[in-house]
Amino acid sequence: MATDSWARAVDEQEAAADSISTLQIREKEDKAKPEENGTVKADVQGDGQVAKTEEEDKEDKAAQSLLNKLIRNNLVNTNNQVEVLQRDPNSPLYSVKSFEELRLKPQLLQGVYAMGFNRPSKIQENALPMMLAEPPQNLIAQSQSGTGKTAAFVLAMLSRVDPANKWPQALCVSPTYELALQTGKVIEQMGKFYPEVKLIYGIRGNKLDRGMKIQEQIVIGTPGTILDWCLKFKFIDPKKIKVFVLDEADVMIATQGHQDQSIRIQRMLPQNCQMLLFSATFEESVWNFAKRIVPDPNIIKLKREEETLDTIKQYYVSCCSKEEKFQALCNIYGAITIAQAMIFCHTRKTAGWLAGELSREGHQVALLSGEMAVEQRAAVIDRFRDGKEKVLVTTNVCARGIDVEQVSVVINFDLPVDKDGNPDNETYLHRIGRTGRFGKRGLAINMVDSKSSMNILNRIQEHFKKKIEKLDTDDLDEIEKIAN
Ligand SMILES: Nc1ncnc2c1ncn2[C@@H]1O[C@H](COP(=O)(O)OP(=O)(O)OP(=O)(O)O)[C@@H](O)[C@H]1O
Repeated sequence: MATDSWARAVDEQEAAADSISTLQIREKEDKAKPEENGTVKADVQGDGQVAKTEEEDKEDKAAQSLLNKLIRNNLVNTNNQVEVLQRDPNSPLYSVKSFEELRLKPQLLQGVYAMGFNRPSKIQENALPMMLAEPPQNLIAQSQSGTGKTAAFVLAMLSRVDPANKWPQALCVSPTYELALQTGKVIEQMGKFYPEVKLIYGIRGNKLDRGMKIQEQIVIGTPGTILDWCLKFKFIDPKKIKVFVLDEADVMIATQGHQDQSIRIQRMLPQNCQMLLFSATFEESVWNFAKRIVPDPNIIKLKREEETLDTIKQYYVSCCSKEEKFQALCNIYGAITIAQAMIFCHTRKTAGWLAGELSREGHQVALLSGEMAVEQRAAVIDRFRDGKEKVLVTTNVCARGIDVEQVSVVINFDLPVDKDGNPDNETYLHRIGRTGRFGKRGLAINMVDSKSSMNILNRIQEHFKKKIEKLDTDDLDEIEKIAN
């Protein structure tokens, strides 16, 4: 499967993009706004199926990653310890608590401070000294989105290149055109006071004249184009590359074609080229790929913040149909004050229907749906985060990995199940776990509408060994109690 349809879709999308000039990437002035400012449009297209093909799953991964970047404007809080495995366990382990200790070029330090960074993030404390060490060291780093990986490798690339040399010295590959643009923006921001260093986007839409040689010091793009630029068109001399960055390895490996292309690029680089690989997750497949790309690596891992149900009160409501579930929801809303709620549905169709009904009841509802572009989704989430809408109705796929901290109530309008119809405990935890964060108590309400969904609920209960209490939504006094 050298070129799957997703990779082709990316290529086509790239081909359609405007030609992009160095460091003058067009701002997304077309930043799409959601329908009616994120408020609900009840008629949802599609058949409402959530069963995903493998292709769609791959696309989801890239979209999810982009969404996270778009909605994130600061570091993720983490109390977990960084785990460091050094290539040479006898060499001292350096970690820094300030950017000054890194002896950065003054222009770069200025850029870092202008971005509002006061001190290195948890992962940067260890990663930056390794990435900037002489002689250069290879690194594989894994930590969840928003922990400062991009900022770290951008700083390394900007530090390593010599602006006096008019050829590419740093190469960064990203899984999609959009992800490459996001990283490019960080390079532009951080390199703001170092204008001698230039950047070029190695993406399909950027057509260069045959025979030319790229003069920019940093190239960022997708694996297919970068490979062509090195191998076929010889715009880049790979032997002169000093730093090679492979970003979002977990997304990259979802496409066999991208995996192969990345390995082929890596094989053209000189022995002493510094190889850096980043990933948000680290399953076996990512690890196997990482080892092929990065010889003799140092390894840094930062565990995800554990999600827990300990601080969550869980209830279930027994109904017979979706209409009854909606009525139960109205009763709950009538009895307790809910600052902000997220409601999860199994299909787009249900999500659209429910959002429409709630909106008719006078609620300020936002709908996050699969057919929205990533920018639209980011805008909806932003508005919800700002409190402009109080209810966010969504399907699971759209909401994966989103942190909306002020959510006080999570409602499973449909219980999470996997494609075989078994309880999806991980998704349950992930959905619910977000309500009781940062010492706050959360409330989770599950809607059950059949024998089989009751069975799912029981299995979830057993899995977590936590009781899910029954709630009678016809009894207002009882509902009021759950809010205390
Ligand atoms: N040392 C720092 N101090 C303050 N903010 C930082 C620091 N490093 C990064 N940030 C900011 O935190 C956010 C997340 O950082 P970054 O994008 O580098 O993380 P990431 O792990 O690469 O996540 P993603 O893969 O989602 O981009 C960004 O808004 C970035 O500007």
